[in-house]
Amino acid sequence: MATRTTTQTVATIPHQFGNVRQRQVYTDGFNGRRPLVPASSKLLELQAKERMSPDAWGYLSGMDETMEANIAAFRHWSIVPRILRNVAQRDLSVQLFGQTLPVPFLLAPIGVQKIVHPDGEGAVARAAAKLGVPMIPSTAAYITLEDLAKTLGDTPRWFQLYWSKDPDFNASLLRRAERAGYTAIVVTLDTYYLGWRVDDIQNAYMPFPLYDGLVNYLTDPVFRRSLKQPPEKDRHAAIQLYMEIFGNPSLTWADIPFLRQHTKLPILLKGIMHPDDARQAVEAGIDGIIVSNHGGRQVNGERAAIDALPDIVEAVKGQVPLLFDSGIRKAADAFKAIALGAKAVLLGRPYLWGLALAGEQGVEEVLQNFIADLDLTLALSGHTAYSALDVSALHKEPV
Ligand SMILES: Cc1cc2nc3c(=O)[nH]c(=O)nc-3n(C[C@H](O)[C@H](O)[C@H](O)COP(=O)(O)O)c2cc1C
Ligand SMILES: O=C(O)C(=O)c1ccccc1
Repeated sequence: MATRTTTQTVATIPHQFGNVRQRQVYTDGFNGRRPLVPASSKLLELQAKERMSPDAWGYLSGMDETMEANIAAFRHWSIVPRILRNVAQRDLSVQLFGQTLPVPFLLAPIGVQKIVHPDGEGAVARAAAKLGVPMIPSTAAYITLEDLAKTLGDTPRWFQLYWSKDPDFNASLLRRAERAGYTAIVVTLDTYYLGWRVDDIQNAYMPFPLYDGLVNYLTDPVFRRSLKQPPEKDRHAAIQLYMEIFGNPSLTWADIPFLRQHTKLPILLKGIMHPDDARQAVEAGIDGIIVSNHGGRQVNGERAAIDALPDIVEAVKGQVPLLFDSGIRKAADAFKAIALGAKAVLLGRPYLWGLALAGEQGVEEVLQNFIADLDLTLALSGHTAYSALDVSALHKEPV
């Protein structure tokens, strides 16, 4: 059988990514082993939908309006390639909090991943470790933060904190994350309550009371002390307590020092959409900001996340690093967010779709595809480093 090879020059880049993947897909892929997951994010989503239970699919979807707006809004910007600039050597790495990330991607915190695949977060952590892509495990993971740390090994990991009503429990989680080698804390502040998710209501579906999804709570000494009986004896009481303390809608800026008092790690606030909140975060001594609308899962009718980024970049004036998520579906979206001022982006639903379709290997392929696409997008638009991109690489389209 004839092997189809790429006619493009495969650039030598100083790492394992980029066109190496293209070569794999064009040669190995057509030489017997087809890719496990579609390279097209639309097809990936469709196939994942077919594979998942309708309940899990409904849960992943969340809300329609803002989720769709997140994706559509990337069209408000377009990439304007430059030519003849020697792009043969490229650098996809970024520096964040004293660490070098091989690519400007991190895996967004996503809770309860076993609802899409029995290996859940374990498969995601293995794929992340294989490629050295940092993972941000959720407080609401199905696998403890300590076990995920072991799987991740040397791969950078940040811990996502759901700031509960119990200060001692929060302090305990921060302590555990530090001990387990997490190098930053991501505090999510758009989820004091879960939003009005009509699919879940229709399906009468709520994944997180599932006992197994609460392991970070159930294994915590402080959480356990608050129960009359150990959770193994009275699951119901443990779930009740979790529901009671999960979100803390009373938090204000005055509570931020609590975080600083309980961790030495860099602290990022996730869920910032207003420039005044970004300014206030900087004033409060926060180390980083994640511009995000939680993938359009919290406030339907909310502004598209990418539309909020430029004003926040302007407000922060480079004082702390900005990261971005919500609607990244392909490298061009990441390119645009980075050109607008984000240092790196968080991948969300697409890696879960890979997980649903093919477990660990599915996640790995989704990541490889993103990275290869990212490398080519950089080269073909005439740039050699993501860390050097700025808004001059883009054109603002009239809306
Ligand atoms: C099923 C699901 C569960 C999520 N769980 C969490 C979570 O536990 N903690 C958190 O900070 N964000 C959570 N998020 C939000 C993601 O971190 C991220 O902001 C979002 O997925 C980005 O949007 P996108 O997936 O459309 O790109 C979740 C998102 C999804 C889809
Ligand atoms: O569903 C979500 O968006 C989310 O953030 C979450 C919250 C608690 C448990 C699991 C996921």
